Amino acid sequence: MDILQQEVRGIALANLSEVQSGPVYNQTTVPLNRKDSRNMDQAVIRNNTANAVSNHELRPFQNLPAREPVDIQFKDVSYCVSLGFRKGQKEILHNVNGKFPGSQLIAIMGPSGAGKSTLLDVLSGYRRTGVEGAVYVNGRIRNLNSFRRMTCYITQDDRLQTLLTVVENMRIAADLKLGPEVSRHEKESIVEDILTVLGLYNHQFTITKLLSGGQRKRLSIALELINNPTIMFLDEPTTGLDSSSCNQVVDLLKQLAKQGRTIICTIHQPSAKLFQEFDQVYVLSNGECMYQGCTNSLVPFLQSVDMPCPVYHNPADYVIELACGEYGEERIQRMVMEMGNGECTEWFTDKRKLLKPEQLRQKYPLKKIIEQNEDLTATSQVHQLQVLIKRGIIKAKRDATLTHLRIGVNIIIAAMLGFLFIDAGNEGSRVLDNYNLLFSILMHHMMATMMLTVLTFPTEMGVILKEHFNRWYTLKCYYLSVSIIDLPLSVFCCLIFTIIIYLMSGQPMEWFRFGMFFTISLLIVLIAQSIGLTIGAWFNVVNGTFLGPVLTIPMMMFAGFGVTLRDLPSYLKWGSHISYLRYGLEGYVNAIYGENRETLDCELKPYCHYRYPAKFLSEISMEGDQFWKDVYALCATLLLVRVCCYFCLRWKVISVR
Ligand SMILES: Nc1ncnc2c1ncn2[C@@H]1O[C@H](COP(=O)(O)OP(=O)(O)OP(=O)(O)O)[C@@H](O)[C@H]1O
Repeated sequence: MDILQQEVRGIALANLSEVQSGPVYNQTTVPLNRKDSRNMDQAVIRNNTANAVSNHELRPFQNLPAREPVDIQFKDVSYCVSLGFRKGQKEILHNVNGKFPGSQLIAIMGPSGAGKSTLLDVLSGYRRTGVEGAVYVNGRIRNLNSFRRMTCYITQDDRLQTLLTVVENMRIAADLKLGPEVSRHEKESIVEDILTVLGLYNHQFTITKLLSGGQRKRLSIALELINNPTIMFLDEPTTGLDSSSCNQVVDLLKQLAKQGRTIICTIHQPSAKLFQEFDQVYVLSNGECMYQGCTNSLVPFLQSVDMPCPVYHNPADYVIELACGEYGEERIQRMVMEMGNGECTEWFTDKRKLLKPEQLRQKYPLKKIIEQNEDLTATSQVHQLQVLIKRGIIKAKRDATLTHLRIGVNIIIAAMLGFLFIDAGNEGSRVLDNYNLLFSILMHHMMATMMLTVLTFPTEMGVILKEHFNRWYTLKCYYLSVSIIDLPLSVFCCLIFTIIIYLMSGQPMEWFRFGMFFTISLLIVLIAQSIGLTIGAWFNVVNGTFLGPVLTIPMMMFAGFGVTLRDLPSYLKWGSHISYLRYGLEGYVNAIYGENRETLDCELKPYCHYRYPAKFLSEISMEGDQFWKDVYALCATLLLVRVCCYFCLRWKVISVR
């Protein structure tokens, strides 16, 4: 008996024992290599699916209750995008109609650029701007909030937390998507159940980035299955997968549809075998509906419009060829006309089963829908914040290189500057050197932090959009978690840098001066971090990394370093008020030379121009103890930039839709 057979038998036994004595999983059978593991995954899914058919006690997703089917209908849906300033608009969907009954696996097919993803986006509510027409859910105009509560959207690219293991991803999703009324034990059992049926149980401790394409796709589905959605939208779930992985995914979707879910997915060009798995197809060409109805009725329909599918030709291939215009544009128009652009329901399997809107309304009374009207997210904001912080900490631990790099860079730069400006702090003849050092420290804190955070949102944006749209958490909680997670490391790096540079450069050994110096450093770090996040929230990676350093130049100009604040032309004075570097530099100078500092040492040269710190302060026009004013200004800037950053992120998330 080969390994595969042993695996299948092991898992079948595990399933059997599950019925008798609760979930017991075969953990000893770990696949030996990638090929074995893939075969095994397939076997697991088939095995569980077969069990479901033969014995309803052993049905998969036993922890997920079957759903009441939901019927979706759309009428005269069109979608326009703006092509830019004075370039007009482009209509992508042209008054399409359609009906997607519940408990069905539905494929939206069509050539590339036909508008499949756009239709999926519009139906799921992901796209709202530029959409016209009506979408009905169970015979009533769609209420987007209630609708979103019963749906999930699985994007074409797998937007996953790649640093977490499969089971960690699942647990985080369960914590965010299942309310507090679901116990830990129940959550664990739901996670186990889903992972087992999807053939991921034996890979639960694998880091997500090491999963194969098919496994990632299944994990994307698994994550959204946790809160048992009634309607699932999947954008090209089979793209990039080999035929066996495609079959696995479609088998799984079919099984989910049988349990009462409406599964709508876009698909490029399925094989004849895969095509047969779908209950219904909806074919688009240039944003118009060429066919909608049962999969088996496609060939008779083509016959009826005098475009018979050639013998031995895959009907799916043939209809795509027609949709591409390979047999002439007039054929497309004929099919669109025959179909009434999606209005015709003649080619559904059993037309008698298709309920009219009034029948649907009767079947699903409004009261039921109103009762469910609550928040979009399943858990409280405090809980979301806790879970997101937990996830952030795991990610930070896994991505130890960056953490080590940040600590290392701070130590190395501090040591280098320390050697360069050794003992400059107490020496009267080296006051200008020390002033240069203070400006260099300012630059270090600003650049190192900002460049690090500019990439935070652009690299995470895909995941944020998916998770936020699928109601895992509110944007506020995500934003707060990002701000909090980084805080301890930022404080630590800043502290270590300050201690090294302060001691090596021989700054005054007074605790209050050290405290003032560290306060300014930390505020600069936090502001630079917020500016980096804001730039990242607004711009993409390329523009953000260009703009980050460029925007610091005016800040430097107005800091009062090269040109003192007194010598700034009157028409540029405003600049010094908005430059946080000015407050930073002023704060540093006050911490080191303000607060009535005593006369400096003068050991290196017989004449010290700046022996008296007050003289230096007056020359650079920073006299008067302004420290607290600088701190208030920096705190106000920090608050302002943080709030701006949140609104930029919010705007970005909304504008994508
Ligand atoms: N923001 C936009 N601006 C201009 N054109 C757009 C925009 N979004 C989509 N389109 C166009 O709309 C058409 C439909 O796009 P869509 O992504 O829905 O196609 P698709 O059928 O899913 O294609 P594929 O199978 O290649 O993913 C394409 O021609 C695309 O170029």
